[in-house]
Amino acid sequence: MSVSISAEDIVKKYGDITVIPHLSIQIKNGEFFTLLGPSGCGKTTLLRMIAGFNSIEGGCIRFGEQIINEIPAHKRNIGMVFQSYAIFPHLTVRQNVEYGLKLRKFNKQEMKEKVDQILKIVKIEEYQDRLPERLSGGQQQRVALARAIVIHPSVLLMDEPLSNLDAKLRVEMRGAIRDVQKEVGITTVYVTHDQEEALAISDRIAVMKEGVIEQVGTPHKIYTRPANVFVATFIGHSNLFKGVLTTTDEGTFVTFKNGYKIQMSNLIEHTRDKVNVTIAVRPEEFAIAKQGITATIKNKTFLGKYVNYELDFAEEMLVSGQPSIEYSQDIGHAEKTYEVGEKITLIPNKDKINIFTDEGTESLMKDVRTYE
Ligand SMILES: Nc1ncnc2c1ncn2[C@@H]1O[C@H](COP(=O)(O)OP(=O)(O)OP(=O)(O)O)[C@@H](O)[C@H]1O
Repeated sequence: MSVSISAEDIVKKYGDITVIPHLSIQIKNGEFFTLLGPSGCGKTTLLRMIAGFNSIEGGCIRFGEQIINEIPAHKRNIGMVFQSYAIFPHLTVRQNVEYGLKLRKFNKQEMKEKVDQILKIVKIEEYQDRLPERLSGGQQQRVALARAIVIHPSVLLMDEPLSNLDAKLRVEMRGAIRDVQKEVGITTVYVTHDQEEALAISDRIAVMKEGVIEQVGTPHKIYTRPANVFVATFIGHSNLFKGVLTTTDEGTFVTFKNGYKIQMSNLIEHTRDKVNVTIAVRPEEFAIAKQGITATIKNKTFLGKYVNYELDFAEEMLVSGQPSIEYSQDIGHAEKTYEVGEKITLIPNKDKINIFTDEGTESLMKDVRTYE
């Protein structure tokens, strides 16, 4: 039966080096939970602690109510899928999937029923008698997934399972993994450094940096209300500006370097009447306007739906994504494209702006900490 996972104040050391200082996390039963972060931030280390392949130097991990720190990996009832498919080359697809059931001494009839069901769920029925060498990378990864879930594990752990696949197959397979996970309803912890993959596949994401969780939230929350500048720039692109926040009787305003001022309504209470801040705006949240931030186009990249303009603004580079003409004619906005050297004026969508402390370590937006 699928269980929740919680880590309370866990510590991981390799010799004298602490790679996870003090980390706590709650993963709900049945949830698709992703650990996302740059290379070396400790994602695999944390996953291996949950799996039981790494010792724990402090704190505790629970499956449901049970503390599992001292339970060896093979007794934790986990299913695992890795980057390398780790399927047996000399066994057929069916025999590979049967393997774990044989070890658990299921009788023939039970084994057949379970394997039939899983082959169907992961859509590899038609290849069941093939050897792995005659399967594509995506099909092999489906076998690995089938083998992991056929034993009805309490949790499913996946470490960069799509890294060896080409871009198109990755997209197809992430949909397949997501569908299978929902159908089986098993608590899943998924490791990736690919932010797009994390956004597409997860119920919630934990963004990690240097062994520390920077933010936990739904993909939507993490993208629209990043907790700090690290998250704002690691997940998608954010334009960063230095600005000043002022509070007067008329309200709270944020002012850009060139004096352009926007009234803000969704900030946390702050007492000082003048604060230096960092402002973050997504490329797609600029509209072309008469007044606002005027900047010169330095570079232009056609991306299909969007044209990205790199602009020079008060010694800060900014990227604006504008719907391209070919696309926008259908949806009815953006009248023209602009050329390198031209000046354009942009206004940010005030509801989509994020404001951080001057150093960028903390968001000043009111709704950032509300967990979804
Ligand atoms: N067995 C080990 N002994 C010593 N240090 C280790 C060991 N395994 C990992 N580390 C270190 O711990 C840190 C976290 O590594 P980890 O593999 O968990 O990162 P990651 O986020 O999974 O990175 P990647 O995406 O590159 O796999 C890194 O600095 C790494 O060098």
